[in-house]
Amino acid sequence: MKDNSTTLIVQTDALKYAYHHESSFLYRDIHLARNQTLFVLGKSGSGKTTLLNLLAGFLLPQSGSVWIAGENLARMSQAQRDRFRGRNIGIVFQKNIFLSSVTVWQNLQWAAYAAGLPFDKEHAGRLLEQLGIQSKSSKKPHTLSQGEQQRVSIARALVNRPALLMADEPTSALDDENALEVIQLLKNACSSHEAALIVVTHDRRIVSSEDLIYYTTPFQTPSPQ
Ligand SMILES: Nc1ncnc2c1ncn2[C@@H]1O[C@H](COP(=O)(O)OP(=O)(O)OP(=O)(O)O)[C@@H](O)[C@H]1O
Repeated sequence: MKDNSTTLIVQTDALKYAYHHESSFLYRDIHLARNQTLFVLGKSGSGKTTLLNLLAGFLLPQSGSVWIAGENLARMSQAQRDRFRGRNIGIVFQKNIFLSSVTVWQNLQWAAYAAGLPFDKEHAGRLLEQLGIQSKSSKKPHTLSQGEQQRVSIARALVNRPALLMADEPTSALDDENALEVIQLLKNACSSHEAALIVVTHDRRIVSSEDLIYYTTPFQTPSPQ
């Protein structure tokens, strides 16, 4: 049997990105395997969200490479990258954005449809159950509380069984108890799917001693004009 625990899900090599004439970011390399969690910490403006966008292929680096599940994102066309992202990367964005005119269940269906995958009803049902929101399945997302919407967002990110789940500041608006609960939910969801998890945050409450930590700050350099 293949040992999934040693499969690298995320690998980066000398990633560099600059926004026009703004400062540029040089990122230390990342090697992340299945079932591992990495917290990306750093000051505001230090390039955390930029890193997440590079790992998701929303941005392409000026130099360096990103491999997700062994595939180099820069070697794909835009359409291939979008499709690859839909199938391999689940993202919980800072703001919960849903199709507002349809139900929670239809939002999950849409995530599968957009990735060109069949909708696995059993898996989707289990996810809602695991996240404690199965009773909200036929509700419109905007009628749910922020915490419930965030769980829908996690379920949607996992519906296509991605190898990598990324969450951007998932706990910034939460109190201590709920912040820890959301992180535990993300970790549990990833471990039951054998996915790797990356959490971008400046919330130190949620980081424990056994977690892997990646700091963005020290590698920011002025951009040559
Ligand atoms: N689309 C953009 N165009 C130009 N500059 C940008 C753009 N997006 C981000 N930046 C700049 O790049 C820097 C890093 O932004 P980024 O969002 O990656 O930081 P961050 O560490 O996630 O910050 P925060 O913790 O405040 O969310 C910031 O100075 C920001 O102003």
